[in-house]
Amino acid sequence: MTPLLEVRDLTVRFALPKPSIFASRPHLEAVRAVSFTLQKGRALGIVGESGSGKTTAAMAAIRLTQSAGGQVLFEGEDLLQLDDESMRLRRRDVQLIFQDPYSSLNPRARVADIVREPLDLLGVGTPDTRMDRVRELFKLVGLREDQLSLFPHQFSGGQRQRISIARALTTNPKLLVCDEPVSALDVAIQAQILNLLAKLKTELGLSYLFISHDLGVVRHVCDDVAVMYLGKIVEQAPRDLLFESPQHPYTQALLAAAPSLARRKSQGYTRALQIKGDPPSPLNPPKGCAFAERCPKVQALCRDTRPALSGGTHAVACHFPG
Ligand SMILES: Nc1ncnc2c1ncn2[C@@H]1O[C@H](COP(=O)(O)OP(=O)(O)OP(=O)(O)O)[C@@H](O)[C@H]1O
Repeated sequence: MTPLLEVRDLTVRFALPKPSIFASRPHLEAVRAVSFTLQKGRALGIVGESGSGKTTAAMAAIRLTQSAGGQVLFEGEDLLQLDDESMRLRRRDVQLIFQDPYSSLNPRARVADIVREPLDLLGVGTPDTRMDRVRELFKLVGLREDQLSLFPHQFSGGQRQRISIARALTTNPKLLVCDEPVSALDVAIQAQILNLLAKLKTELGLSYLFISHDLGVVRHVCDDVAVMYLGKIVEQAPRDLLFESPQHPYTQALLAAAPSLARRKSQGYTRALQIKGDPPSPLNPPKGCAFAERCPKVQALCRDTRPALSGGTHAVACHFPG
């Protein structure tokens, strides 16, 4: 079966300001030859610390950030090769939801108009059929019809995320990119939104690229997980394999800091990440393994030679996995 999305060797570079007029312009490689596959009806979680390149990789995969190389096959068609008009048509297949729904909802518009807007822009159906669709979507995401004429500030954070989800669904997308969709919400509300996303995935056959710094959240909703560190995937596996036997020391540290949502509700919040130091600068990535300086198992080989991602279904980029 053709995957919904197949990303091969995707690389993204950002040009930074010149430090002086004599210097050459420095480049930061935020995503370094990243490959992953998302099958139809599945959710792929991309996890990692802040700055690891999760958002940039996802945005480049849907051509919202320019890439410096690689391939992005959406139903077999390379998005990076499409002309602007073909890409515009593809846009309706891919929608996004963000961490802070408030900033992406127009505060002066009634929520019915906000949800209906993508249909208005596409000129789909008549005004009546478009409103029918909005009512249907409101029900689907767990909002009431009598809330249609309210403004965003009259909703709670969780309800606002439901509005964003309804809006994202208006065009019947195949792929939803969820960028930290519950990070701004209370733990109890997080579970409600994650349950809603899981329900929509099953009922509508949606696929998700799900970006989060939190493995506990990813575990709730994703079928497969890719762990990113300094612009590269360091471990990738089906969810249960990754959670039951994490192979990369970085994944192990992330897991130790991420109790399940159920435990979090009873015990309070997440534990701090138990690894020393910070990731190296993406401006000057080390020659060997990027995690070497923070790794409890580091050996000379790790500092010398960069480990390749290998291993099939459960792939890991580590010289001494397990
Ligand atoms: N427009 C930009 N110009 C220059 N550098 C950028 C730009 N956008 C991102 N970066 C850099 O690229 C790297 C990856 O950033 P990215 O936002 O993708 O990481 P992330 O894992 O999604 O982190 P976060 O969860 O904090 O958003 C970081 O070093 C960041 O500073």
